[in-house]
Amino acid sequence: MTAIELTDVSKRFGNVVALRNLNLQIKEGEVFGFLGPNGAGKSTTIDMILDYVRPTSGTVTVFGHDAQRDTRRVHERIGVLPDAYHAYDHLSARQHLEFVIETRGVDDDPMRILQRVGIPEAADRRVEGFSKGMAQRLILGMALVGDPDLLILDEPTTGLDPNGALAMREIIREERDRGTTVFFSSHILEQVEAVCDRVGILDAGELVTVDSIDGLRRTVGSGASLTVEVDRLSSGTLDRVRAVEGVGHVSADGTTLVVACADRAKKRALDAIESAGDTVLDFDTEEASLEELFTTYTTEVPA
Ligand SMILES: Nc1ncnc2c1ncn2[C@@H]1O[C@H](COP(=O)(O)OP(=O)(O)OP(=O)(O)O)[C@@H](O)[C@H]1O
Repeated sequence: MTAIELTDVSKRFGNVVALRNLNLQIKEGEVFGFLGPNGAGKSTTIDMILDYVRPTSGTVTVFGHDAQRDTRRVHERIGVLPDAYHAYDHLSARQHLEFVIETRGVDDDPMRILQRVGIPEAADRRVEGFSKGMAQRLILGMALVGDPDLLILDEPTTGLDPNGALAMREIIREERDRGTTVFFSSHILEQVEAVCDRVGILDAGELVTVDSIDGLRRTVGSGASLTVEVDRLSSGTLDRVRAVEGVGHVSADGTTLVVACADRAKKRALDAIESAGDTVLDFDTEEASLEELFTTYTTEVPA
């Protein structure tokens, strides 16, 4: 069965198009990484799955239930680690879990969950003194209450130290082994790469690719990072290079340009630099990493 299905989903906030014609199917039992830079539309997508936000057009179903009409049934099967969750400062970690256990009508043991997320010693401490990472672990614990069939984790490694990020990945793997579907949003490719079966890359509201990590790697195999040294950098050069088909992200530091591009586009990128009036003094190419592939697919939001 399909765990999540988004069909022709668009979302507009006033003049801002947050999502454009999104079509995506997440299979039951898969760990899906939802990648995209800030503002790409990841949280909006998650909010629509949970019916916190309604699509301007299109439909969203979760385990075959319409997210808008059958919201309660959808929520019963989902555990969520939201992008921003404000814990109750004066309550302890144990009390937070007890609250969720009661709300969900299950009989989980709060201590067992706190052990799983690695903060059992903080069970009776008030959450106001928690570090960001401890709070994030608690919120993950809250998402795990009732062994949900679908875990939605919005930027789950935010605030976690390397050990915390590792613990998060271990929990995701355990959940996958249990058959849980995991929908995991992040702008950090390496977090997603380590645990996901498939990834979707969202950019400026559009899904630019959906593939397995291996599939992405095969694409990367034909990609390159081109570093070019020029005598001077004219004002129009970057735009000219960006306009070349097969060229992704382009950045410049002084007279050094770094161009993420498909192999076939390397020569055209060099020609574009010369046609802008700059002289190429030297260049070097490297096979692109997955990280560079991500930047090839996405556009940087200007600061
Ligand atoms: N309630 C809202 N009102 C107006 N615009 C909104 C609203 N919510 C989101 N947007 C806009 O929709 C776009 C997508 O935002 P969204 O929060 O979904 O991105 P994101 O990929 O989750 O980003 P981040 O990684 O920064 O959390 C952005 O341009 C954002 O400004």
